[in-house]
Amino acid sequence: MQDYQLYINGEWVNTPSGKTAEVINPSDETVVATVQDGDANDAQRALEAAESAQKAWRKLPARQRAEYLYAFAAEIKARKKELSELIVKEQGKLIGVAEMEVEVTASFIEYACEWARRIEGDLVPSDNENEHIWIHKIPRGVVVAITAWNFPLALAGRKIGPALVAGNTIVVKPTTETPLSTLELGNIASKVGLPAGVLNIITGPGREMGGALVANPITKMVTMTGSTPVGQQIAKSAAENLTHVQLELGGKAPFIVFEDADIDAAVDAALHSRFDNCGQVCTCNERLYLHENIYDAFMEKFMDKVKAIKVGDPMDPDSEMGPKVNAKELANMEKLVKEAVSEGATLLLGGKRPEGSQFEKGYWFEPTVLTDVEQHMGIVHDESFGPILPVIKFKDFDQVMGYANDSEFGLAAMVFTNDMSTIMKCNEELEFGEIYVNRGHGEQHQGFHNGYKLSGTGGEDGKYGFEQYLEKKTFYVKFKV
Ligand SMILES: NC(=O)C1=CN([C@@H]2O[C@H](COP(=O)(O)OP(=O)(O)OC[C@H]3O[C@@H](n4cnc5c(N)ncnc54)[C@H](OP(=O)(O)O)[C@@H]3O)[C@@H](O)[C@H]2O)C=CC1
Ligand SMILES: O=C(O)[C@@H](O)[C@@H]1OC[C@H](O)[C@H]1O
Repeated sequence: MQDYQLYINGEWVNTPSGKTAEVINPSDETVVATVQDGDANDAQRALEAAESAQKAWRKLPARQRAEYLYAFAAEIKARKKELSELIVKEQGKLIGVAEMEVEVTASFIEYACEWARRIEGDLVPSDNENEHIWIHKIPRGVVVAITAWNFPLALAGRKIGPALVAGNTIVVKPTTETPLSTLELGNIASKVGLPAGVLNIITGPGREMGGALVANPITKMVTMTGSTPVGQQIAKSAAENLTHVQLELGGKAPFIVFEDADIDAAVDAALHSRFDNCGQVCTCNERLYLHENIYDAFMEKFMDKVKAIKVGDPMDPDSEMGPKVNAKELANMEKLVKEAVSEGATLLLGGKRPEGSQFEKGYWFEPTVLTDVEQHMGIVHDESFGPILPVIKFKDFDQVMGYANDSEFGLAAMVFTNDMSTIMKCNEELEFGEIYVNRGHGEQHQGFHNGYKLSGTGGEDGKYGFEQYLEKKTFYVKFKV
């Protein structure tokens, strides 16, 4: 079993306390590895290393920084087998999805590299004679990245890429649940010769270590992916130093099927957008709204496919759904179903641990469908972030828009209709940062992954996500002619 260390200033070091934490395999509850149970002192060491390294890193031409990151991305791809198997062990993701995650991680970084020659400022005419106004785009300094467990490697790459290409240096604190694949990026950084201190990766409990990273005045930006309550805590703490924050938080995406929809396409999209990655994707189909006239036809096809989902060992290429990530998440699944039934919902399928000796250990939960669900029920408002789908009938456009927007979240929504006027009205009415029309969820790097309301602030990916990693500096230059 491997004992991982902290990656600070280009070296692997232990936390002085000697404390470690175990990383558990969600498929069988075995110990995969141990990591350092670091603390605020380690956070300080990492921030100081990043601050020192940034002085030289920001002076490199962006194109040279990008060359380092292209090599970094290439090495990630070269280690696809090792990294994807590690992701399966730490998070329980299907091997095929883990392999996609490794590819996407490299792709996030390669996309950021494309911005190296596009960090453009402005030359603005002055109201004064013989004067120019120059607006420069410059790096912020030291960035802190705090990531969640559902796509541990991809969430890290999504932040490391733009942060470093823009000329910042970074301290990454992965979640204690799934830190291993992210820690391997330290070995990759050393392999490609990334200058010491440019990338630092430290592990420790979010409240203490994450809190210390956020509150430190060395930190000039915090980019975090995780739950809304933690995001709110980070925003409050960052306010002390008016530190820039970029928060990608919880969601409760509505999946709306209008009467004129392509039913087969909608069934497939609803299935994958709920149950892929065991429902652990921030943009997942968290509540299914079906027009009453197509409800029966849709549900007949949909339930056949849900019943056929093969839950099993994520290393088995035939498995279609793995386990939840930990015991706490599994307990929450059971709690949400129990509460929904107590409020009057019907448990149409699932709702418990699958039968079979192979499921006795691990955090397994069956694909679950709830019907006779009313809009006021908790399951329609609380994020499950798991394989539980409440289904609700609707009568008309206005009713379903009211239902969809009746949420404290505003990250993603999915809509199936072939009527252009309905699509344009959805564009007007839906209060979500990311809307998928006639397809399931799945962002692209050149888009903008942006949550409204309690789903986040700042947004990530694309031109507007890259811009978050830059500050502006305005010069008023008066000259003699
Ligand atoms: N919008 C999006 O793109 C995504 C959103 N999510 C959301 O993330 C949640 C699941 O991920 P999960 O990891 O459980 O989220 P958490 O919010 O529990 O943790 C996220 C990260 O924050 C750290 N953390 C915890 N407390 C603090 C604190 N006080 N200060 C600083 N950092 C802290 C955690 O460290 P530690 O774990 O070590 O305590 C972890 O690294 C779901 O709500 C899901 O919706 C997930 C993926 C994508
Ligand atoms: O964060 C999420 O859950 C999604 O944004 C997910 O993360 C990396 C993948 O590329 C996205 O689908």
